[in-house]
Amino acid sequence: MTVRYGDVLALEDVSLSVGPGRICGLLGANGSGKSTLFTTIMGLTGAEAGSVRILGAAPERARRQGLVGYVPQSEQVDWAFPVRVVDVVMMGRYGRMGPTRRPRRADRAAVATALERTGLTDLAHRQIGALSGGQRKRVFVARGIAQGARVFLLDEPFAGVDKGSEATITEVLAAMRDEGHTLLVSTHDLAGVGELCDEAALLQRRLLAHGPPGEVLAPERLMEAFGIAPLPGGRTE
Ligand SMILES: Nc1ncnc2c1ncn2[C@@H]1O[C@H](COP(=O)(O)OP(=O)(O)OP(=O)(O)O)[C@@H](O)[C@H]1O
Repeated sequence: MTVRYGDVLALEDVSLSVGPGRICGLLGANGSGKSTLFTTIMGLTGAEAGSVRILGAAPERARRQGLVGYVPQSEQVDWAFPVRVVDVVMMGRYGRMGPTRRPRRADRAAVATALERTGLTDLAHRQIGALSGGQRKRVFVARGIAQGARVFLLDEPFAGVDKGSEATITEVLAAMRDEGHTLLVSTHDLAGVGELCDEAALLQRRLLAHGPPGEVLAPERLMEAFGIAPLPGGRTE
């Protein structure tokens, strides 16, 4: 796909496919097009050229059918909106509820399971504005789980997250992968990519590399993408 915002060419000829039961780590410097790739896959940003298929469906249809779950960057969410954790997770069930949006037993059970898997049961009735950064990320992961999504797009799920939340999120993502879900995860944590991801993609408007993390994270590639050599341990910052 090729995506442009006015004069800014955000993505150029990017072609990428990720299979079921795989976690793909999406890496790239600030402004390299990671969020644009996510919003285009979701059908929220239009592509100038190219197309997206999610389990064979166009983005709008995949969204309508609840096939795809999206964990946005925290800045894209209005955290002052007065809504509780359980309500946000229940939103994942709206597509199945019909116009009255009255939850049935199956909806409540799916929400309870999603809250439990993400370690949020005790926070279910807390306002989302009163959560930590890591807890907020987990709310959106829970919404995708409740929705029954099979493809997950996670924009910086580890940004501003403490070690405890990081471990919980890592565990949940690995479990979803093992259940056959497809996950695309953008991150700045290069060391984490090697540990969690089955494959990595390096973006800089164009796709510089896509393959096994060990190959994609080669120093010369990182130099090209980030303009700096990685620190010991694989981190860039
Ligand atoms: N709504 C917009 N209007 C105009 N330009 C935009 C818009 N959104 C993004 N851009 C530009 O498109 C390019 C890619 O931005 P994008 O947010 O996709 O990058 P990113 O890799 O997610 O960055 P970061 O790591 O900082 O979140 C940047 O040059 C950015 O300035």
